[in-house]
Amino acid sequence: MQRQVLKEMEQQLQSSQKTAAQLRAQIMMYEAELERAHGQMLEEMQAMEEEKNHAIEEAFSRAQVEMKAVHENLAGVRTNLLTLQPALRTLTHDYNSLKRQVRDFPLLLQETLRSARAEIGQAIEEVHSTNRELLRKYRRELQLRKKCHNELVRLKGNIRVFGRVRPITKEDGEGPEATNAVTFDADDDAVLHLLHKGKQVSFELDKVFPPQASQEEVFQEVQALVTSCIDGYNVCIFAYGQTGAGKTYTMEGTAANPGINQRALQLLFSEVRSKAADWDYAISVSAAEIYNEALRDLLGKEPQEKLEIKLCPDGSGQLYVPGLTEFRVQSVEDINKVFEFGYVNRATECTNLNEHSSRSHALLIITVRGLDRSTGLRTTGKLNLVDLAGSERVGRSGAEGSRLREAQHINKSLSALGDVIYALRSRQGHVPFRNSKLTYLLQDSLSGDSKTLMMVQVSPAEKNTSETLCSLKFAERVRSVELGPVSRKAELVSWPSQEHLEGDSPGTAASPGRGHTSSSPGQLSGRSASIRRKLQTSGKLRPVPV
Ligand SMILES: Nc1ncnc2c1ncn2[C@@H]1O[C@H](COP(=O)(O)OP(=O)(O)OP(=O)(O)O)[C@@H](O)[C@H]1O
Repeated sequence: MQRQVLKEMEQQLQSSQKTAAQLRAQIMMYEAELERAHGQMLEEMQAMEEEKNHAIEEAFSRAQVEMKAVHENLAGVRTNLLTLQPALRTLTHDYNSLKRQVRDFPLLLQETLRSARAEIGQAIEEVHSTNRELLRKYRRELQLRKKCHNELVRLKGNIRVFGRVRPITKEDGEGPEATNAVTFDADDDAVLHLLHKGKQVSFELDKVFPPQASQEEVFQEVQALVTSCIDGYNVCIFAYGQTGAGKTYTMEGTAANPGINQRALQLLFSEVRSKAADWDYAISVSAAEIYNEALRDLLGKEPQEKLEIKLCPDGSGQLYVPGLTEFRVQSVEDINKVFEFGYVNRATECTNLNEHSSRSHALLIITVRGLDRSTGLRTTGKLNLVDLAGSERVGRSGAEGSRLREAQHINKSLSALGDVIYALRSRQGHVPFRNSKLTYLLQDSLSGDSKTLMMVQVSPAEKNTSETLCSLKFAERVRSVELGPVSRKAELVSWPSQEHLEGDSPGTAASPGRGHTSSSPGQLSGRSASIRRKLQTSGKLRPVPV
């Protein structure tokens, strides 16, 4: 048993020794491993040490470079600082002074505003006073212009008489009756000669238009009258003469060759446009007809209605026609519409328009109202364009019934027109405006500083010389009424009716007191040139200068 135990113990010792040997071998292996690892570690440490040193060197040299740059920057900054300091001082100073200014600004502003206000006030006052002065001068100029105009009108006479001879037409026929009986003076455009019953009668008017005178030439002579209604003057232009003598041609004309009516409106439009910077203007037209002393509105809805002429209820003494249509016109198209409407109204009211229009007075009334925007001045001027009824002596030709009545009315109204013009030119206290509808209607436009133009139309045909003579006598009488002092008016004969025009004896016409001279055809040139001189030196007659 002991041996057993010993054996076992021997065995255990042997295994322990074996294990110990194994362990020793293992320890030796570990130690070798450890030594190798240690060596490796040392190597790595060495490498790391070298790396570290290298990095430190690199960092150092980099730091040195950077440091150098920083030093340089610093030096720059220092220099800047040195230069910025005075700038800073200036800025601080400026800032302080700005601060002071900002603090003082409201006060300064108030002060500046006060003085600016005072200066502006003074400037406005100066402008106002200059304006007042200009306005005063402008008004004085206007008054002066009006005074000059009135003086001119007084000197020239405000009634002028033109004559127009139409060409011979197909309607005049052929043969001796259609030969030309009117001749002109080459040196004087105010004189014409009529060969009547073998004797030559010469007439002097303000101007005479021969047959070849164009519508434009005629209008050129009347356009100053037309434009004066823009300045607030009243103007009447009458076409007088026997039927077929060219009244309608002169006033209305044709579509291709318009007459005074159309041209006047066109001129007014263009004049008004040229003044549009300072003035507002309104142009309106009315059209009326007087037939057998009845006044009718040609632009109204009821053209057959008879209109009355009445005194304005405002006590101004002005006349007006209640119900007379007035159209505002702004363009040539408007005018054409108005004319067309008037024509249709006239045509629908009668069976024979030509005959009817020969026996009625046609009036185109153009009113121009102006407002001067700067002065507030208002003006109203009226332009009355009248195509009178035919002046032929129907009464003598044995007419009866309605023709006789028409003729009597025409005679009466043309006589009344003659009387009114006569009374106005001879400055009579009483002017018989009320003797006819025509003169009553035109009262405002014939009196005062108004202007009148009588366009006496004549036919040159031999067969019409009696009528032509009458018309020219009427023209010359209208024109040559004395404009002398009141005491001389007693010398002037009265003008009772149209019948006074009907004496066609050349002997009467040749009376120096009537302003005519008669001569045989052979004496034509010598006498005509001296007519104007004779009239001027005559004690009774004073021709109206053109
Ligand atoms: N200056 C002129 N140039 C060319 N033709 C004209 C001229 N004057 C008139 N006539 C022509 O003569 C004719 C008669 O003219 P107009 O109708 O104008 O006469 P009137 O006097 O108005 O007649 P009424 O009293 O009948 O109205 C028309 O054919 C017209 O064209």
